[in-house]
Amino acid sequence: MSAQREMKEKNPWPVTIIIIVIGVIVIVALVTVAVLQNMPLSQKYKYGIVLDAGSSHTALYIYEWPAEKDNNTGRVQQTHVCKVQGPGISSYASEPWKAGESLMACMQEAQQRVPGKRHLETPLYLGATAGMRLLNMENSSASDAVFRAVERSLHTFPFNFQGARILSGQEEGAFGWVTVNYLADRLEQGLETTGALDLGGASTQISFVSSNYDGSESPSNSVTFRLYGNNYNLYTNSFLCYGKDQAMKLLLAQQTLLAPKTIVDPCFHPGYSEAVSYSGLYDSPCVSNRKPQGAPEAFNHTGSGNFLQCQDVVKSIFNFTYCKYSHCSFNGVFQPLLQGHFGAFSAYYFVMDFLNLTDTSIPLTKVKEVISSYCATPWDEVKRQHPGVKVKYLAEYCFAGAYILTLLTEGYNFTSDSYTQIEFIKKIKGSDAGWTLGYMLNLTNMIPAEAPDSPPLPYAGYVSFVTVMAVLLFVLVIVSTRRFWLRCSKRPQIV
Ligand SMILES: Nc1nc2c(ncn2[C@@H]2O[C@H](COP(=O)(O)OP(=O)(O)OP(=O)(O)O)[C@@H](O)[C@H]2O)c(=O)[nH]1
Ligand SMILES: [Ca+2]
Repeated sequence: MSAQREMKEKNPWPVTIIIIVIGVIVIVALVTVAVLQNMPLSQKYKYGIVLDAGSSHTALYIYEWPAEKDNNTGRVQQTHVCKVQGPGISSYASEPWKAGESLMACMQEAQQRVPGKRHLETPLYLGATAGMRLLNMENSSASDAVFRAVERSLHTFPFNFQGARILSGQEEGAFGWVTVNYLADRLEQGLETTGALDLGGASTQISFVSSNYDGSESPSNSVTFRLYGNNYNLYTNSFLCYGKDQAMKLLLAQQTLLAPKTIVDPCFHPGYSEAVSYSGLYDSPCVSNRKPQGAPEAFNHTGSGNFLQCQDVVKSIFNFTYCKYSHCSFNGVFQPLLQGHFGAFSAYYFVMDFLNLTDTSIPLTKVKEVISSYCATPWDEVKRQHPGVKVKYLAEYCFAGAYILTLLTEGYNFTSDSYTQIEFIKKIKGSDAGWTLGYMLNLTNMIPAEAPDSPPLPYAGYVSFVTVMAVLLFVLVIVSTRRFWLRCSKRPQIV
C-alpha cells in the first residue's frame, strides 16, 4: 500500500492529465451550451405595417419582432398605432384621390418610426373591410378608383408594399381569432382557444372552435388551420350590415316605414332631436331597397329613452323565423353550440367600457338596468355629465348597449351563464385585438404549421447545467492548485 502511494506521489502526471482533460471538457461544454442557448442573440428588429381600412375609419399598425426569431410564438407585437384623420376610405367614393391623401400623415409617421435601414424590407399591407365590401357591391368602379388612389399613395413610400385588397368576411373573422389566440399564447401550447367577437361599423364577426363542429354542416362557415402542429376547425361568420352603424341604419329605416316624417326612437334619449336626410340614411345597400316611396327630404329623429321598447325595435332587425340547420344564430345562418371563452373587441369594448359594464360577472339583469337607466337620462343631462365625449358616440351608446345585448343573447344565444365567459377587451399584452396582426402573421408565414424546434434545454435545465459545471470547474481548480503546491513543498530543497 505504502509503496503504491509512494509511486503515485513520485509520478503525479496521470492524475494531473485527467484533471486537465476534465477541465477542458467542462470549459468546452460550458461554452457550447452558452452559445447554443443564446444563439442567435440579436437586438435587431424587423417590422411589418398593416393598414386597417374599416368602414368608419382607417388605422395604421406597426408590428415588430426580433430579427432572428420570426417563428417563436408571441414574439410579434404592436409598437405603434396611427389613427387616420377623417372617415373610412369607402366614404371617398366621389373624390377617390382624397382617400389616398388621407393616409399620407400616418404613412409619414410610419416612415419616422421604422428604422431607415429596414424600410425596403418592411412589408406594407392594406386590408379593407365591410365599408369597401358595401361600396364594391353598390358601385364597383368607384371602389376600384378608391383602391387605385390608395395604392398610388402607398407606392410613394419606401416600404415593400404588398397590395391593397378587400378581405372577405370569413378572412376578417378568422384573422381576428388568430390575433387573439396568438397574443394570448394559446396556439403554440395547444391550449383551448378563445373565440373572437368583433363589432365593427358595417359588419360583425363571430369565430370560435366548437368540439361538436366538424365543418360539414355549413362548409362556408368553416376555416381549417394547422398551427404549431395542431389542427383547428374554426367556425366563423361575418354579418354584413350588422356592424354598429349599419345596424342603426336598419333600425332607423324600420322606423321610418311607420312614421316617415318624425321618428320617436326609444333607443335615443328623451329630449334628443336631430334632422336626418333620407339620402344620407338610404345611401347604403343595407337599407337602400327599403326606402319609402315619395319620402320627404329629411325626417326628424327624436328620442324617448325607453330601453324595453328599444330592445323590441332592435329585435325586429333580426330574423329568427327560419333555420335549415341543426342550430342557427339569426337570418338563417348556421351556428354550432357556443363553447369556451370569448374575447369581444372593437365597438363591443368601446360601448361596454363607456357604460362601465366590461365586468361580465355583473348579472345580465343588472346590465339591462344600467343600460335602461342610461337610456332614460335626458339628453341635456347626458351631455352635461360627459363634456369630453364625442356627441355622436354619446347619443348612440343607448342604442349600442341595447344592440350589443340583443346580438349576444338573442342573436348568438349567449345565456346568463355563458355571458360570463365573455371578456370585453381592447388590447392583449399591448397589441390591439383585431384582424390585422393575424393577417400579417399569415401573409409572412410567421406561424409555422409544425411546432418549431425548442431550444436544446429548457431555461431551468440550462441554468442548472451551467451552475453544476461551474461548481465542478471551481472544485477542479482548487484540487489542482492544492496538489501543485503540495508537490512544490515536497520537492527536496537544493542547498
Ligand atoms: N365610443 C367609441 N366608438 C368608437 C371609437 N372608435 C370607433 N368607434 C365606433 O365603433 C364602431 C366600430 O368601430 P371600428 O371597429 O373601428 O369599425 P370599422 O373597422 O371602421 O368597421 P368595419 O369595417 O365594419 O370593421 C364604429 O361605429 C365607430 O364609429 C371610440 O374610440 N369610441
Ligand atoms: Ca373593423
